[in-house]
Amino acid sequence: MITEEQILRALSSVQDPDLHKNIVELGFVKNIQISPEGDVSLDLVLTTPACPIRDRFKNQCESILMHLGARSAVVNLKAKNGSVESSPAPNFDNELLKGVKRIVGVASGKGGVGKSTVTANLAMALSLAGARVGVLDADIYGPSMNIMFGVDSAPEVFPDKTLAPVEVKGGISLVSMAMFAESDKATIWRGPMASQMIQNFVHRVRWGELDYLLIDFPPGTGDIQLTLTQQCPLTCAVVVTTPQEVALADCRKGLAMFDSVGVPSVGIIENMSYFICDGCGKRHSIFRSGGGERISKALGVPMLGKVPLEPSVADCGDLGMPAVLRYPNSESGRAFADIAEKTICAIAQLEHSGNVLHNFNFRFDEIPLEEAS
Ligand SMILES: Nc1ncnc2c1ncn2[C@@H]1O[C@H](COP(=O)(O)OP(=O)(O)OP(=O)(O)O)[C@@H](O)[C@H]1O
Repeated sequence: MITEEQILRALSSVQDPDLHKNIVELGFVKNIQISPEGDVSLDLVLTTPACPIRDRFKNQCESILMHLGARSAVVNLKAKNGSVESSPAPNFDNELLKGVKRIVGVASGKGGVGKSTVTANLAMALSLAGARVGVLDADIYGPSMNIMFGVDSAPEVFPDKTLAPVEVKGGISLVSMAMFAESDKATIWRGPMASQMIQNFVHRVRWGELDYLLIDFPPGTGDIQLTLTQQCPLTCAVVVTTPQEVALADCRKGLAMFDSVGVPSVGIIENMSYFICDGCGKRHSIFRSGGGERISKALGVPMLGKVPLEPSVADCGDLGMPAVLRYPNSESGRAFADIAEKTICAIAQLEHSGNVLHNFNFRFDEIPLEEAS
């Protein structure tokens, strides 16, 4: 008869390659059931449903259980806030954010580097990997997420002035500034007004249960962006850049901005890294090369990946369907999927390092929604 101790000892040989600990140490193994006939079942409660190696874990554990002498072995994959465990309570002050496990800022020191394109594709890739994803388009200078996801509806506003996000492709919950303001007026909003709008969107949206809420930041590192980082209970940030020197200098500023308020940057994403000529098939570095790596090395922030300059990426943005969904096997589609995987791992590592700031003492100045629109 197999015992629980034997099972735990045997399963402690399964290492999480990203967290550098075994799955028993990490507390992933739960609810071990052993029938008198030797049928074994257990739950493997992972940090995120989008864990890129979940199937490998399952196969490895089932094979170990069979080797131990189980008559049958069933490993049920679960995520921490799934049916087995209640949410690990990230302590966000706001009731409506309670179901949100992680808030990730997507920023760029400079406009036009493809931050919104990356946000839309990262969100879709995370969703395709099995995570529940929300996107808040807080780019006051040019909100475009509604176009990138092909929606023109507005969120429902409830009598208590809370909002329901719009569900877009991939089941992603989206709220975009563009849903409330005529886009040509967006750029002339005054700073304080814009920052209050953002507070409303963060704190008044019924986000529900989300594994990742991505916030598409306005480009730059000015007062508005800094205020935003202080107002949103960010778990971490990723910074998007191109390999150009001028963009890299701004990327440094972006990383420094998050650092100054204690928000960890989990990675750099280099967009428009290269172009593959469809005639000769050669890779061309339009904006030079190696810049992302240099910054990554210098500042100790990992590179999450490089996305090529591909006409289909721009077309997909205009057509309202992120490239990772429409062309998953294209060079950029694969790059976005890989970046999502690395982002999941980087955030999991951050969480297991205990270095997570889930709670900011931000001020939330209430303003009526109708005033803000
Ligand atoms: N990898 C890519 N390949 C081809 N086109 C791209 C790529 N990334 C972004 N683009 C295009 O570049 C333009 C700028 O992208 P996007 O709007 O995402 O940038 P941004 O950094 O969010 O800009 P801003 O912050 O100024 O709003 C868009 O037309 C987009 O379709």
